[in-house]
Amino acid sequence: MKYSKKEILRRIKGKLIVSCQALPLEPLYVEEKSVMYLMARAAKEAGSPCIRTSSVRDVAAIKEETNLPVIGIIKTRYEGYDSYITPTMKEIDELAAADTDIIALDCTLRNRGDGTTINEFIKSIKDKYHDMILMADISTYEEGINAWKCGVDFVGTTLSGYTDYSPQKEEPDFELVQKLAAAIDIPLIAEGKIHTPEQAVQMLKCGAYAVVVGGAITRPLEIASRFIKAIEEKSDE
Ligand SMILES: CC(=O)N[C@H](C=O)[C@@H](O)[C@H](O)[C@H](O)COP(=O)(O)O
Repeated sequence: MKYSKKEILRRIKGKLIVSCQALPLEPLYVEEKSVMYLMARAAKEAGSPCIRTSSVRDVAAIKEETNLPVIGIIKTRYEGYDSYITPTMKEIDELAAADTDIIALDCTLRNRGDGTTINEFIKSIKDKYHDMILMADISTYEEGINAWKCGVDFVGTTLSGYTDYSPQKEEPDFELVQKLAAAIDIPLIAEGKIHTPEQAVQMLKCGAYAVVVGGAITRPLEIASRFIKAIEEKSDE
């Protein structure tokens, strides 16, 4: 079952979307079967209305477990492509076949190995899948505006801090959220480096339609490391 855009908008407005992801080599990645559905179960029990996840395997397992709308991505690297979040039509086709409710993709203006622009790629997706709901993962204001003009459904600040020309900060990019939310007439999703409940609330105050939190909830290695780093820095004083 797939949710309509109207229903998704109703459900996620002002809410927390939990990103449940584990790639190969991460501690919670299990080769034999997806275990991310357990993280999604916890997120649902806490009241989250929507899950973001990576891989067809985890999209399927999480949809089955939770019945919630799912934002799906496939992370993969190709020669010549700077983007690694759903970079080509192959990943779009796989996510579409898995009934992914929203597909998120890298909409930065960086190199695409096949020489197409991101605008051409978005157009070819829309031509092929008329009703597919698209979330543009961007790193700057200019990229967000460009994606909005290309007709995506949501813009997410996912990649701020992850391109070499966006602000390299530990903190989430409040400024980008505030500026973009005021400029576009589609939902702006705040995502990336949101580590505390206060930061999530602040993002909504900055104009975000919804907030995505991943690592601070679902990556125990990241969470434990943050505690250990803080303790070590304290004991150095
Ligand atoms: C940059 C990149 O590849 N971001 C990925 C996109 O899906 C995920 O690894 C992040 O966990 C997600 O964006 C949520 O962000 P955070 O984990 O900071 O709350």
